[in-house]
Amino acid sequence: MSRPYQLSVQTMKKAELVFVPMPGIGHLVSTVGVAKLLVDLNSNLFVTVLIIKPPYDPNLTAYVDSLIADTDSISTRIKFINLPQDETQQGIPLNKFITTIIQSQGPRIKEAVAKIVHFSSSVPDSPRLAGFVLDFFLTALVDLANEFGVASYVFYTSSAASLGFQFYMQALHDEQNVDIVKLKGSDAEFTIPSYFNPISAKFFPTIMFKPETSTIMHNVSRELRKVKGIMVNTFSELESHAVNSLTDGKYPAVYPVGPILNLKGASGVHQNSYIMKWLDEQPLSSVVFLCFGSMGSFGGDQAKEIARALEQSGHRFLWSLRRPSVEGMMLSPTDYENVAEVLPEGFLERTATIGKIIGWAPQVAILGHPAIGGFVSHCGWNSTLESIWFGVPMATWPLYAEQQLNAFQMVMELGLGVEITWTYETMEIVSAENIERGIRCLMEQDSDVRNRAKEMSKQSRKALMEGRSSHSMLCRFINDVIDNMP
Ligand SMILES: O=c1ccn([C@@H]2O[C@H](COP(=O)(O)OP(=O)(O)O[C@H]3O[C@H](CO)[C@@H](O)[C@H](O)[C@H]3O)[C@@H](O)[C@H]2O)c(=O)[nH]1
Repeated sequence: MSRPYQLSVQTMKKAELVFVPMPGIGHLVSTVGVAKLLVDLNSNLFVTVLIIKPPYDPNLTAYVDSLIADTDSISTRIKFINLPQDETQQGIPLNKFITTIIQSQGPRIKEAVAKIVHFSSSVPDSPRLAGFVLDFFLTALVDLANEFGVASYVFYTSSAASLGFQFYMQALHDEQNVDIVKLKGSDAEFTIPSYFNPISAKFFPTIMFKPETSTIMHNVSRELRKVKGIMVNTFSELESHAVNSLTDGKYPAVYPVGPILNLKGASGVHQNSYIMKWLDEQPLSSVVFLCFGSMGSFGGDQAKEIARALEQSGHRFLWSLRRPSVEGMMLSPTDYENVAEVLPEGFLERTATIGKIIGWAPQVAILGHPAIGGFVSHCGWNSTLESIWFGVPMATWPLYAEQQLNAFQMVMELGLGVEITWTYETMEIVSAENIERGIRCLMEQDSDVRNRAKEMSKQSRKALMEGRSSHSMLCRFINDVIDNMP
């Protein structure tokens, strides 16, 4: 293990970082988490988090409010500023999401930061602006940081391997003139330094195959190269290969600082005691938990196949099933009002003693319950880290974004999961037989995957302890921020 970094004497300067996370639960949870860790580590560090609430998303709004309420009680050195919302829009089309946010919120972010700078120059002993910590989707704001004469950093909410993938794709496009969009449907394999194994184009996120979103990703990656440093929500013990591939001098400094999780979960959103009570009554490692992130949902045809698979497998289950919102819009799914309508006839009655269907899940509490034996997941990076933390093996069912890459990594590279399907965006229904096969494999007791998951859980719990890998990286990040201050 490398020598732990200590905080330098220079950290005596009072410094303020402005965080700008994306409006999405999957991004906010860990971004607010890393902000908390940073201020905990250094009493001269201050953080302001600029919160962009999406135009219309009550679930997210409730979640953000509970996150803020929890954090407020922890430190007075973290401030949240809710940026004004665009009330007129009822959701934003996916392909316009980032540009719309930059256009509408850019001037508001500038105004908020100008106030911080003004305060700092007029109030003695107040912290000085030290830099921006941006979401990787918002790297277009690097220019704004330059206007304020401070450095930009990124907090990368996904894996180091997928960060490497992003850089690789952009270089392939810009330096070797490869039109990534044309790779759609191809089996061509690529040796991407952040992965051990060559990856076939069929594992590439489908956003890479659509002209508008592919262009957005290349723009984002170009800007990402310009920042001073990238904190990544991972830990060296999990992704040593990927982390090493990013430290060859071609990229900004990379700091693996995770796993950053909100172990309290989104307690403010929904009542959940009846779920925990039910789990208390189930045998050890006997329940398969199915949950597909903040945006995952299934229509009736797919829900029926999942239900059949669960029934045929005979395993106990806890299934977070949610209804799709308007297709192509960045809106959260909602709970089914009458879930029986989309399930096979009699399913609820037949499985009443062995299973439960819920809406939004208290996921962290569930994964931490000893009755849970396996997790069928969309492989969002937070869910992946949560599952690793609790040593629960995963069955992978990626839906969108970089989730296919995460699934590839969990199954093919790290042996921490088994596959159900590699992709869902083709909108082909995954059959009950395939789902059942995956669930049976997942729930095997004493399998290699289960044993590896338990081992990685131990490593993940050590990474942020004092002097260990991620703790050291956080200290190093703070030192570098102070050194880079104007
Ligand atoms: O019913 C639910 C559903 C989700 N969660 C929590 O919400 C978070 C979801 O995060 P994640 O698993 O990463 O999924 P997404 O919400 O889909 O996250 C987005 O952001 C991630 C981080 O960048 C990406 O890896 C994903 O692909 C992207 O969809 C996790 O903390 C879950 O515990 C719940 O508590 N209950």
